[in-house]
Amino acid sequence: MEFATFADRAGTIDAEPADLEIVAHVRELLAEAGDEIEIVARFAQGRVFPAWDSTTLDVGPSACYEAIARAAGTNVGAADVEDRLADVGEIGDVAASYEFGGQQGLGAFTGGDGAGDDGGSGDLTVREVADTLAELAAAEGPGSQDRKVDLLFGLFNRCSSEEARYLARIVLSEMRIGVGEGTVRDAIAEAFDVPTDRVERALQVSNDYGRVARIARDEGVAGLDAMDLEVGRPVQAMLAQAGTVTEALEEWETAAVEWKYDGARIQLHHDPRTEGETRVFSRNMEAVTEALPEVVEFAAAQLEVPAILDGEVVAIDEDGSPLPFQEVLKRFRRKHDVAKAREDVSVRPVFFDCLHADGTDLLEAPLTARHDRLRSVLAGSDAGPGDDEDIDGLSLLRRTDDPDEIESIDADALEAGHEGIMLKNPDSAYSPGRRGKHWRKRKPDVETLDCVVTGAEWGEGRRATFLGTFELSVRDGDDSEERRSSGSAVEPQNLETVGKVATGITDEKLAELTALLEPHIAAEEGQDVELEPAVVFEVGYEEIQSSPTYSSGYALRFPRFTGVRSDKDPGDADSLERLERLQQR
Ligand SMILES: Nc1ncnc2c1ncn2[C@@H]1O[C@H](COP(=O)(O)OP(=O)(O)OP(=O)(O)O)[C@@H](O)[C@H]1O
Repeated sequence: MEFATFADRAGTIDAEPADLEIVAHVRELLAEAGDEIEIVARFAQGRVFPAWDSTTLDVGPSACYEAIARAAGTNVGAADVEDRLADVGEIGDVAASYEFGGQQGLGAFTGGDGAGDDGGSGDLTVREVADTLAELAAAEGPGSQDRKVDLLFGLFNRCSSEEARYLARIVLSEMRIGVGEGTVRDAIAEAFDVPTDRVERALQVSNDYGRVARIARDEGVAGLDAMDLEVGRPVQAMLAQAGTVTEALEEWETAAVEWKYDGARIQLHHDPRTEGETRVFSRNMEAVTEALPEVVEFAAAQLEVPAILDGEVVAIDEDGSPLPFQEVLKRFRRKHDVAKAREDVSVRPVFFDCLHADGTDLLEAPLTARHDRLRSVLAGSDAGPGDDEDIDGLSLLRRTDDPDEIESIDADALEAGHEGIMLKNPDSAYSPGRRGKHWRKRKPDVETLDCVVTGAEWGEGRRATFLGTFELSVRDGDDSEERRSSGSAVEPQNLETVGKVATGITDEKLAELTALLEPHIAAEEGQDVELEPAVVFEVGYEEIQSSPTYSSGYALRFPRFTGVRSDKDPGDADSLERLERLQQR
């Protein structure tokens, strides 16, 4: 296909406001693209390379201005192009405002005669543009920037105004003609009469709109269905929504709960049969292999079968405890001095999903089956029976419908220095690129409340000597300035209960809290303990509900202990009024 034809169709699409019409135009464009269908499908989205390929052109705007200026004639400089851009606001319009052609120079193609109707050569093809851009991307080392400008100049020099408009936009990743991924997907389905969901699946496994378009055309549904994941080609990461334990349990009954590791997302591709076949990608499918040698070493040591694993890389200190997220960033995209950076901060991978193992794609398998496969892949052939905790690099996934257990997993995660928990639908498939409802990251507490501890219960068994299940109250009534300024205590009759917090507290912490509260025991009956108001707990919660159970008329849903406010007296605890305000929000 001639690049002029592509530019003409892109112009039509650019001018079209209606989404359905855009799909129809892209459909026609694909139908007439012939041998160049792969390139055309990418160019329409403003892409030069497939989505899985993190190659970049590595040309800055100034190189592009320079190339445009040179092709525009001897009187034009890069600064003029930039000035015009400041006036016009968009590089396509700027490029289209010049007349190109006929400039002689190092990179000028011999093929063009410079005699097109509006300055273009009229014979530039889509393939030539793609090949030249690939050559440009590959240029590296000394002089490569000049080489890139030469190559670009050569292309612009053969462009008509309209071709230049879209060439400039493609080069600077500013295509913006309204052709998104969904548009191309629908256009492929319509153009070649294949079901949209099969196109979608093929796109998910291949991340290559061009190839999917070609296969849909040449091989139909059977060809699309035969497309599989390839070890070495990244898949878009499945993403999470924010959510609560309440929602998760209501929807799924049982939730798969994991720690939300505080690091950076990685996707590991490893094929032990081929040396050097370990690749690591970021959440956005960028290649980060060189920056993370620990992950490559991990793969070499642990993986005996070809696999694609999804996980998180965490920065750790000398004891293996996680360091804050900022530390991972020091390592993540590093290109130089990796060995030195590794001495300062080391990293360790934790995997929570398995997309492919030993020739089998697992995207459609339920989460728990994928996690089982992940366990066996990481455990390797010499693994005996044992706890998941003993398997290096495996996330701990627990299925439960018990909110208390979820709270204690959350508490453990926070205690271990991680971010909290992820709640996942145990039966859900892996949906690449989707921020769906099947993965939920637990919302951080929007607010916390400072509550007076007014009661407790003695524990049982191992915890018989500990106070637990703490009754929480807020202040009501006397809130006068006088009381506050006179420093007089809050009377129990001025406190109203809002709930009990029992879980999420380690034994060590319980011992501490018992020592703190025991001197304030006012009365005991069986296991129940009444406490005089003295100690203030800070608690997080998911929701405040109206409830007849507690004297305040409200109940905290999923309260969790976040700390003792030793800096606060009961008189400084939160009031019923604030609770009401928060509930109304
Ligand atoms: N066990 C886990 N399962 C899934 N994702 C996890 C897990 N532990 C940590 N994560 C991280 O949490 C992220 C899930 O949240 P989300 O999909 O919203 O990504 P995000 O936009 O990068 O958000 P965030 O900034 O919260 O990490 C994942 O991308 C991953 O990096």
